[in-house]
Amino acid sequence: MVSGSQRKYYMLGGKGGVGKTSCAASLAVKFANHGHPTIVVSTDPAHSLSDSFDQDLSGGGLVSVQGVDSPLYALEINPEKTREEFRSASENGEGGVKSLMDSMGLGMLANQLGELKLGELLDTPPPGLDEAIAISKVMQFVDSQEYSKFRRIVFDTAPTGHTLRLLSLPDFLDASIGKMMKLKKKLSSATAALKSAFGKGEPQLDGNDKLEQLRERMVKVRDLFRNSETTEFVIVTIPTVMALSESSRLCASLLKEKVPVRRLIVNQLLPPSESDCKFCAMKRKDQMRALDMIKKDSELAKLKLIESPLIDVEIRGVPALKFMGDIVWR
Ligand SMILES: Nc1ncnc2c1ncn2[C@@H]1O[C@H](COP(=O)(O)OP(=O)(O)OP(=O)(O)O)[C@@H](O)[C@H]1O
Repeated sequence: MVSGSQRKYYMLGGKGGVGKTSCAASLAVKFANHGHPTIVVSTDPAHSLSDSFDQDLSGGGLVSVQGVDSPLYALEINPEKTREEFRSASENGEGGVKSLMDSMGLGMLANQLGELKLGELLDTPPPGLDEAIAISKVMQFVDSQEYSKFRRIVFDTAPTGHTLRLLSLPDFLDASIGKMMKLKKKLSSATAALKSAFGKGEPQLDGNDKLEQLRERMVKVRDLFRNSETTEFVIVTIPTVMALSESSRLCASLLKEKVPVRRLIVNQLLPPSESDCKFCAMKRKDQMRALDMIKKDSELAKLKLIESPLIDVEIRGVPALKFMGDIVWR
């Protein structure tokens, strides 16, 4: 994971509370200490990156993380704010066409836009929309010249359900935005014909450009998720039957969506001990049974298994993350 200077993206995901943030933050520290300028981004609406780094990262911008050898920046994305941006871009698009059509006395025709139910989509956004927009926003800025020095981008994603829905979202948005744009194009060429007939010149549809930009970004996110040369989705789980069953389903869905998955981290394994109490002995037996399940699972058995022990202190701050990273990311 640390070799090569080409930019790589790592997405860490799994059930809530299994240790995604600790694993993502420790991986980011590892990259920075191996000479890679790195950005770690949380797109989980319930952020815990600040707690993990023991530093306030909530400002919505990039914050420099201290105590590592190469530049490491962290970012917690505000999902509410990104959704508002999406809403205003789309509303401008729709409003732009509507007011133009109204001015031409074709308001009735503009109402056909309503049939595409974009307004409804924005009033009740499908789960995962915030995260898709958040990731697309990150993509937009990390692609700029200013950020070209960053070689590793680590995403701490929202719990499983969201991630799964997020995967099909770019396709869904691509299709619905595409449909809307097609209709707008038709409408605008109709009004253009009318305008030129009445000598008013070409109409200007600024909103369309914004919408097209958004659509392009969504397509970019979808492609990024599927690029096996640059991207890897790491599943984080714990050794319980329930968590592993969910990880298996996540793995199947990711592979179905052609997202590259190669590693499975089983976190919080009780380390072996000579002087086991009854509780620990039982607990470890239970965990071993769950681990056996991996070997028999048609999805999980294909992945490289990383065993991460339950550490006897809370993983908080750069030194603790480095300690955890040296165990997990060997
Ligand atoms: N291997 C470990 N050993 C000891 N403590 C751990 C380990 N992994 C995680 N923890 C602790 O478990 C708690 C939850 O971890 P973390 O926030 O990384 O999980 P998460 O999956 O990101 O949670 P959420 O879904 O709520 O964001 C934290 O207090 C963290 O310090």
